[in-house]
Amino acid sequence: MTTSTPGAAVHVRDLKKQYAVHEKDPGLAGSLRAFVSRKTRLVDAVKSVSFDLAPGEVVGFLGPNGAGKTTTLKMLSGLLHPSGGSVEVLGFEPRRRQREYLRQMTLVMGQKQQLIWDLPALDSFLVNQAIYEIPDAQYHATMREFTEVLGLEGILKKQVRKLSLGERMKCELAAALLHRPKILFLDEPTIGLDVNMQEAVREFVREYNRKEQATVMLTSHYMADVTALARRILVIDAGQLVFDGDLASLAEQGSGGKTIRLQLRRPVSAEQLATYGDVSRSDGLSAELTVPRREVSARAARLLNELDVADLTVEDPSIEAVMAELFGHSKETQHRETQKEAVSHD
Ligand SMILES: Nc1ncnc2c1ncn2[C@@H]1O[C@H](COP(=O)(O)OP(=O)(O)OP(=O)(O)O)[C@@H](O)[C@H]1O
Repeated sequence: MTTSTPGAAVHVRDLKKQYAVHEKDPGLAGSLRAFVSRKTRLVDAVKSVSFDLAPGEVVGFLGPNGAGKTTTLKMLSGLLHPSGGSVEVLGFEPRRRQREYLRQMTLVMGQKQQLIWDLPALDSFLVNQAIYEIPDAQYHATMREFTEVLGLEGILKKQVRKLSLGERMKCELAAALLHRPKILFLDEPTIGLDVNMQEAVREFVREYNRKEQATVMLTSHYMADVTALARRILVIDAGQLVFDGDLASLAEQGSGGKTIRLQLRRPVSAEQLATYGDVSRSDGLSAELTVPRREVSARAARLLNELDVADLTVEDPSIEAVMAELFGHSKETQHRETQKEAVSHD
């Protein structure tokens, strides 16, 4: 057990995870070669990650594909054993999977399901009630609340296989939170959902966090999830934390400068606008320009003086734009240039 920061809900120090990957060349010859001499490559999925989360905090966990997000969440929830470092969640060591820990934690993976496919969702809820030993009164009160907030009326008795993706995801969330955990690890909880359904899931998580003061760590490729729910962002790239701070400071990480949005009274050509900044959109009467941070005031003043401007606003770049800029190299990241190669003959 580690010495945790007093009061931290999650305490992670130098966390590491290596996967051993067996490799084989294609075809029969490759299979035969692998049979006599097996190649094993070690992948450093998480390298040396450290952070603390305060109780009740909602944190967005971002990074490009293959950066190590799911691996980290699996170690925090105790599904995977770390290769090094230490983790403490609510005072427990997750890898020990103690009953008291499991009763206070949940891991929701948007890409995996825990509901029983051929039965109505209600049956899976009853199974969870038994597993978590939820008293009847608490179970019914929680069900009433979740049914109302998530709009589950009418879908609980349908076979899970017949639910739409959005309906199923709402039931998955309800099943995962039925025991009212104090800590939520949400891995892409809105993946594949339409905009309304994403909003419903967000609202549910926001409300749950507010009511239960639960700590939430959330990964999502939809930045709207993150900006709506989290103030603090952790960014991981190639297994290492590269940013830990608030949304506004993440927006400043990009070198892309600020966005000036313009409404014009008289049309101006894109060529002319290009003398004020990089034009990302222009349709004559409205336009968007990116300008270097330090020159925002000067360029805005020029625009107002020289053009017939009806409205002008200055905004930070979107988190999507910052992430795209920071991780434009994500393809190389996926090749994981830093991974060690070990060849063992067994
Ligand atoms: N079971 C495994 N065996 C071997 N390598 C793995 C395994 N699971 C993940 N990896 C590798 O570990 C690295 C981190 O994967 P992880 O799934 O944690 O990334 P991620 O940030 O969640 O990515 P994504 O956003 O694509 O879901 C990747 O290089 C991945 O290929």
